[in-house]
Formats: sequence, C-alpha cells, structure tokens
Amino acid sequence: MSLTFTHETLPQRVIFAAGQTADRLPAEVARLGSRPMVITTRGEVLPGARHYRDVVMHVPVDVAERAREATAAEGADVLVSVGGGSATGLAKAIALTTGLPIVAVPTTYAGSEATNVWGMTDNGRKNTGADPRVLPRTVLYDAALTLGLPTELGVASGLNALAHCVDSMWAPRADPINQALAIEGARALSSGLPEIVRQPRNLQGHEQTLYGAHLAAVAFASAGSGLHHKICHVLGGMFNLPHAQTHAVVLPYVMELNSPGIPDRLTDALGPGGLARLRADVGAPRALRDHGFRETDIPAAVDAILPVVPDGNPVPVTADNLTELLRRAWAGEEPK
Ligand SMILES: NC(=O)C1=CN([C@@H]2O[C@H](COP(=O)(O)OP(=O)(O)OC[C@H]3O[C@@H](n4cnc5c(N)ncnc54)[C@H](O)[C@@H]3O)[C@@H](O)[C@H]2O)C=CC1
Ligand SMILES: O=C(O)/C=C\C(=O)CC(=O)O
Repeated sequence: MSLTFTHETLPQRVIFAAGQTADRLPAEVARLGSRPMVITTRGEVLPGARHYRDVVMHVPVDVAERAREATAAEGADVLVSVGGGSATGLAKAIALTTGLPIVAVPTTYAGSEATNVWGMTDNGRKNTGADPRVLPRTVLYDAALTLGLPTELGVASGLNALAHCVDSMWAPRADPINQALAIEGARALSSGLPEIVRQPRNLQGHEQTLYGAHLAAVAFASAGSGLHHKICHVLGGMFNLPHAQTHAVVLPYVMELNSPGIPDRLTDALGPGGLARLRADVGAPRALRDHGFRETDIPAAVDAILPVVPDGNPVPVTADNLTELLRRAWAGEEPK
C-alpha cells in the first residue's frame, strides 16, 4: 500500500469501566450539560432525567421528528443514549438538527457510538451521511450491560462489528492507520466472540468483544462504507431486515467475492480456520431467508445496490455476480 495518504482522527472521550455506569454516568453527563434527555430501550438509567423510549431500528424519519420535538419541549441541553445502535441512532438524528452533545453508553457491538455516521430511513430507503455533530462526545463502555444481551443477538452484533473491520480493507478512504485499527479489532472480536458463547456470564469475553467493536467502528468511520455496508444498507432500508443479522449473513459472501482484496494480515487476525471456523464456533446466522428477505426481492435489491457500489472495490461488481451473491446469502449456501 502507498504511504501517501490523509487520515483524520475523530475527537472523542472513551471510557472503559465494566459495572460502573451508575457511578460514572452522572459526572460524564454533567461535563456537557445540566438538562439531560435519555434515549433508551432500558429502564431508568439516570434518575431524575426524562427517559424517551420510542426507539425504532433504522430510524424512520417520523420517529426522528417526534424525538426532536420531545427534546425541544424538554429544553434538553445534552443527550444520553443507552442501548444498541438504534438508541444511538435516534440520539444522532436529534443531534444532527440541534447540535446537542451526546454521551453514549452502548449495549451491543454495533459501534455507532464511535462514528460520525448517521442513518435515517424514508420510504424504504436508508439515507446515511457523516457529520461532526452526531459523533458522541463521550462513550462509556460498560461490559456488564452486555451480559443481558441474548447470545444469538450478541453473536450477530459482533459479526456486524467484524464487518466494519473487513470492509475497511477496501472502503473508499482505507489507509494504513484505519487498517491497523481494523486488524486489531478483528483479532479482538475473533477471540472475544467465542468466549461470550462459551461463557456468557464471564465479563472478560464481553470486554474483549466491546474493545474489538470500538476499534472496528473507529476504523469504519475513518475508512467509509465499502461494498458490504452498501449492500446491507440497501437491504435494511428497502426490506426492513434486522441490521446485525443482515451483516452477519452477508459478510462471508462479500469476502468470497472480494477474496483477491483480503490481506494476509486480516486472515491472520481471524485465526486458524478464518471466518468459517468463527461462524461455526459461535453459531452465526446463516441465511437471509430466515430474516425476512425473499428470493423475489433479489432483482430490486440488485438494481438499488449497483448505482452505489463504491469505487475501488477489489473486483468489478456486476448485476450477475451481485445477483449470485444475494442468492447464495438468501439460501445460506456454504461460502467458499
Ligand atoms: N451510524 C453508525 O455508525 C451505525 C449505525 N447502526 C445502526 O444501529 C441499528 C442497529 O443496532 P443494533 O445494536 O444492531 O440493534 P438495536 O439497537 O436495534 O438492538 C436490537 C435489540 O436488542 C435489544 N438490546 C440492546 N442491547 C441489549 C442488551 N444489552 N441486553 C438486552 N437487550 C438488548 C434492543 O432493545 C433491541 O430490541 C441500525 O439502525 C443500524 O443502522 C449500526 C452500526 C453503526
Ligand atoms: O451498517 C453499519 O453497521 C454502519 C452504518 C449504519 O448502519 C448507518 C446507519 O444507518 O446509521
């Protein structure tokens, strides 16, 4: 790889403190404001603050608009998101138009808390963009909060994080810095994910997976969306498929297509047996047809994906190879 590049590092305060949310969140919020609005799918996380719970995956625009109105009515001056990527995403939608700072406490491995990327869905289309206003100012990673994540969802979410690492190999702004973060993220996820399956109540696997998810998201924010993310955004927006499971299923087929672009360092980070062994060890989701995608949806998906295929993909993407990729992912055929 050429060593001529421009890399931007996003400014963010990052705290890893397992089991310390109740103790540390109030002070972290107070650094940024005095009237917090909590966006969450959980119970009370910040006593005395307004808790807003109308959280919907892929952030439909009407959901975002209602949340903005509620925030204005509350006179909030800081947003606190506690939950998965959907809670973070709603806080980002509010921050995008208000500029309010966000303190994010993630409870899945989606990684939205570490990116300046927002996403909203309107009429079956997911629109995404990057804006400094939506980058959470502070992230509090508390692995104890992921202990309650059902293992199947934890696995799918961890593979969503791994997809950030893999796509960073060929994304439009891939560079040696974000690739190094992605490789270390892939290593941490490959060792952490089997641990959360083997010992779901053991904090160490969850901490390792959260660490990997953070690195993965930082790499993704820097490198941008590669082919894998473009495919998953179309599928999520057009067919309302579950985000993490869609990423988990599609990833091996994108790696199959893009195999000439996979560096040895990534293969090494995935460990012996690579992604196939990892998927088997953790019982990964296998087929899009199990998650609401129909074979008859494939032509419309291909038509929507082809115009957004990023430049620089390691192999040319055509209607034929994309159709075959989606057909194999729909059926859950064994990836090569
Ligand atoms: N902008 C960005 O950089 C990114 C955005 N996203 C967005 O995030 C959304 C998906 O986020 P996900 O985290 O996959 O799903 P999610 O936030 O919708 O959570 C999935 C389900 O798990 C539950 N849950 C979350 N954490 C839990 C826990 N610790 N214990 C028990 N239940 C828990 C939630 O209540 C929900 O029912 C999508 O809209 C996606 O587009 C995802 C990655 C990056
Ligand atoms: O696909 C991902 O994991 C990353 C980015 C998004 O989901 C964009 C968004 O809808 O917020």
